[in-house]
Amino acid sequence: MSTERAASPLPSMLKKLGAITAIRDTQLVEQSLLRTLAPIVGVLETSLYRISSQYQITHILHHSRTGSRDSDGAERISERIDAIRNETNIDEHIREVIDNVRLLGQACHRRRGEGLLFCYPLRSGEQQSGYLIFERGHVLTPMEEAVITGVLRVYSNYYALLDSSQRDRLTGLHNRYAMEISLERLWEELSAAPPAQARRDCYWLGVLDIDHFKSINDRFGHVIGDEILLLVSRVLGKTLRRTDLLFRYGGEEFIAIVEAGDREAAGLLFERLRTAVGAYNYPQVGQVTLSGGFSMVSTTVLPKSVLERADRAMYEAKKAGRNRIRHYDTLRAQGVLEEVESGSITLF
Ligand SMILES: Nc1nc2c(ncn2[C@@H]2O[C@H](COP(=O)(O)OP(=O)(O)OP(=O)(O)O)[C@@H](O)[C@H]2O)c(=O)[nH]1
Repeated sequence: MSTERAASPLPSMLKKLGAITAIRDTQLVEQSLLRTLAPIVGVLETSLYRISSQYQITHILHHSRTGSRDSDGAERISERIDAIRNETNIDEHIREVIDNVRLLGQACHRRRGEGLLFCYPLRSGEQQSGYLIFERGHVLTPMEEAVITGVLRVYSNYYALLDSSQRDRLTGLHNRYAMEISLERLWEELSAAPPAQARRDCYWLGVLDIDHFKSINDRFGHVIGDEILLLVSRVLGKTLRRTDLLFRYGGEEFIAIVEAGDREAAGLLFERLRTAVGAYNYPQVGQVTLSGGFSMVSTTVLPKSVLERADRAMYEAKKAGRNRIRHYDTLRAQGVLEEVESGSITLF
């Protein structure tokens, strides 16, 4: 939660708009957009629904403001942002207004009880990437509409630029830099969560590396090698769930960050990825396999050490004959691996 003295809307909006373009993390940009727009719209709550390329909601950000008076009479605004993953229980009015916006490709509003529910499409370049939603008692003035549209245009252009800098050109997946930001953010969210929630939210990081990729390049050439990378990324993406995260970490190495209740469930998920990649029939090449290692994203282990643990487990999978998945803690318990220190000071 953040608190600040209420400022006059226009300079404050320009300051916040400028701040948006200084941020390098896409989720922080989203948060900043909500902070910028709420005073313009004059509402206490705004939400951002982020969608995947298949129009499925991947996460929701809720921004809320509360006003109070200082002892000297000055107004003080407290702000809070809640990030929600895996939300399936979406209000039917919100679903309907989202469907309208999706079909029409433009902002819409509809009545909800005494108020009006507004929905603006968010774009990343040409693609629809989410929705801005808020409710208020009356329609927007032409000036308000123009300001909202202008702010959203700046946001969309910047978001698209930032997003493309964090994507791998060949596969379109998020790249190593994006992975580092996502893992760090996840780690910080888990560290800030109340203990009961932290025990419930179990995330796992898997390093997945195509086997003998050099020999695929050597035998079939780099163009076919590239094609394999693209196809493997698609198979992995289709096999993962919409809330899982997939990155091309570099070369023939991918990273998946997934939520699973326990080690067995996580192991099954990574096994499913391995099987799906192995079962696909790749034109010219035939079969391709991958080896993987995974480790839990724990707040007692710094992100770079989580990554190193999963990486070590992946190398054990290679050593054991490839086309298999290994779990770091199990290898540790078996005495196969030395402990990778949990790390200190720098996150990456
Ligand atoms: N076609 C193509 N090849 C790449 C790309 N990035 C990395 N490579 C190649 O990936 C190969 C990786 O080879 P190695 O690290 O020896 O691993 P490997 O042959 O897969 O062997 P194991 O991992 O031990 O099973 C190298 O030949 C790289 O040149 C890329 O973007 N496209």
